[in-house]
Amino acid sequence: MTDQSAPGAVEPVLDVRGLSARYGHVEALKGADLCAGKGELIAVLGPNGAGKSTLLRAIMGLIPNQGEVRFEGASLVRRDPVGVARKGVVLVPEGRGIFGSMTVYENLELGAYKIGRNKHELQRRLTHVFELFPRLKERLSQLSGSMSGGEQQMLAVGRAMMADPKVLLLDEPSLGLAPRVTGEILETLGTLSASGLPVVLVEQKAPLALKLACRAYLFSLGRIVATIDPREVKSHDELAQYYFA
Ligand SMILES: Nc1ncnc2c1ncn2[C@@H]1O[C@H](COP(=O)(O)OP(=O)(O)OP(=O)(O)O)[C@@H](O)[C@H]1O
Repeated sequence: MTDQSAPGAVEPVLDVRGLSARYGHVEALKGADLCAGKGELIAVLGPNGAGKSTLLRAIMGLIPNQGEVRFEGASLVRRDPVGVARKGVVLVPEGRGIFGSMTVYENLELGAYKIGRNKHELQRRLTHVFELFPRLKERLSQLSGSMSGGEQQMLAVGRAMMADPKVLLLDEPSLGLAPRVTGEILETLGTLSASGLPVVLVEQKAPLALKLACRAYLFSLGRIVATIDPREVKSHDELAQYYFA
């Protein structure tokens, strides 16, 4: 039987090799190797300042970086954020990045910027997003800035889905949210990965992420210090040894 949690057990869609990035003299990411394949949700864990957000920014080409990011087997050379997004690698950033003075519908429409005036495709994608988050359908004309934090996070994920991603990256979608709505959103991410979409989830709340993930990468001081099979984590105290090592 193949061990589905082992890196490489599934053909990687996103394959990150030796990725490094720095802010001035701060070496925030030091040679990260990780991958995510079809149907895999991988968790990126670690304490504050471990380099998790930097990893996502470097994959997207939002900050200068060294190393290689391969997408569907080909190297994403000279990565620029727009080019990476056009390929289908889509980031839901920390803080959500939605436009508060625009309606829910307008935010969703922006996510589908690549399809131009193709109304049929727009409708198809909206229908999918409403299946994932029925609440958004009820709030289409509401200014998104007036929605609750949980609803705004649903919109951020919904808008990313409007781009029809081939890989979805999320930076702490649970930040500041109540446990119930966090559960709802993470469950939806589980559904998306089960439908085949590779999902890379940066998450501080390790126990929640480990419930969904097939594999977790634990970061500390810019490095991956452990690759974890969530089924082997007997208690969450076990993880603490890495957090406080
Ligand atoms: N714009 C920046 N300028 C300088 N240093 C930065 C910048 N952004 C991050 N850093 C530093 O890089 C390191 C990694 O930060 P990063 O935000 O990637 O960590 P993180 O694991 O995502 O933490 P958190 O969970 O708190 O968001 C930290 O030491 C941080 O202080």
